[in-house]
Amino acid sequence: MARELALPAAAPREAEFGHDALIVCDNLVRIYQTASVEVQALQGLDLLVHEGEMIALVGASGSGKSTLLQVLAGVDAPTAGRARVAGHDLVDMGRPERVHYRRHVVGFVRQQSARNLVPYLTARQVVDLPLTIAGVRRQERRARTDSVLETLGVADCADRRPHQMSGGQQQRVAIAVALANQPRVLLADEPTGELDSETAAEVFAALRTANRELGATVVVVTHDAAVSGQVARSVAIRDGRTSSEILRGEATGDVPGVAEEYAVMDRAGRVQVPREFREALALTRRVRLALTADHVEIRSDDRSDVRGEQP
Ligand SMILES: Nc1ncnc2c1ncn2[C@@H]1O[C@H](COP(=O)(O)OP(=O)(O)OP(=O)(O)O)[C@@H](O)[C@H]1O
Repeated sequence: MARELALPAAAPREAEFGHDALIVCDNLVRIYQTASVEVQALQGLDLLVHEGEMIALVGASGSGKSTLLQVLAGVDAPTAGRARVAGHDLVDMGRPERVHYRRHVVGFVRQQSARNLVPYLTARQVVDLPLTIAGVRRQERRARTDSVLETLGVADCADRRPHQMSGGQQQRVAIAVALANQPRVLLADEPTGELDSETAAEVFAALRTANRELGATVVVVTHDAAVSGQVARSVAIRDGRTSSEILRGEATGDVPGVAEEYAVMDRAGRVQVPREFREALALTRRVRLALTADHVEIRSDDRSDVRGEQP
C-alpha cells in the first residue's frame, strides 16, 4: 500500500502589517536629490490610520510632515517603502489610477485659503468644478454642492467670490471643494496656519464635521496646539520617522480628555528613549533590559570594568 506523503505544515502566515488600516505607510523613504545635496525627508516612516479616525501630524519644521502628506495625496512618489490608501498602492500606481485616486479617494486642503479657491468663481462654482471634472450630472452636482456648503455652515457664501468672504469662510469653502467628490480621506496641511485663534477654531470645527458627519478619515498637519490638543491621536514626526504619539480620551463638556504620551516601537522592536530620560539616568550606548511581569525596565550600564573605565 502506498504511504501518504507527509509534507511539513506551512508556517502560519503573519497578517500583513496594517492589513485592517485605511492608510498604511511601511518603512517609507523619500529622498530629494538636488545638484549638490541629498535630503532624506522620510527615513523609514511607519504609520497606520484606521477608517474614521481624525489624527494630527505634528513635528518641527523640516521633519517631513508635508512630504508625507504629498505622498498620501498621490502628488509625490516615495523613493522606497510601501504606502497604501484605501487599497491603492501609491508606489506602483499607474497614471489612470493616480488620476482616479486624486479625484475620488483623497481631498486636499492647503494652508493659504486663497490658493484653495479661484478669485473669479463663487463658492458654488468652485465646489462644482471637481464634480464637473468627475463627470457628475448637473442635477446631482447642484444637490451635492448645496448639501456640502450647508453641512460646513457656508450656505450663505454660495454666490460669493473669495474676496467677499472672511478667512474662515474661505477655508470652509476650501474644505467643501476637497469634500465635493466624497473622498474617504481628507488631508489638510496647516489649514489654520494663517488664521487667528477664533477663526482657526471655526475651521477646525469644519474638519471635525467632515470626520464625524461626512465620514471622512482626516489627517491634519499642524503646528497649532489648539488643533492637536483636540484630536484623539497626535502623531509626532522627528527626522522623517514617527517618534511618539499622544492619545486623548473624549472630552466631557469643557473638560479636555486625559492625554497620555507613548513612544512608538517599530517592527524590529526599536524604541526611542526621550533625551530627558537618557540624561536623567545617564543612559548611554549600552543599557540593561529586564522583563518583569507587566513591564520592561531599562537601567544604565553599571559594568564600568567592561567599559574599561576607572571606578
Ligand atoms: N522639493 C524638495 N527638494 C529638496 N528638498 C526638499 C524638498 N521638499 C522638502 N525638502 C526637504 O525635506 C525635508 C522635509 O521637508 P518637509 O517640507 O516635508 O518638512 P515639514 O515637516 O513639512 O516642514 P514645515 O513644517 O516647515 O513645512 C526638509 O529638509 C526640506 O528642506
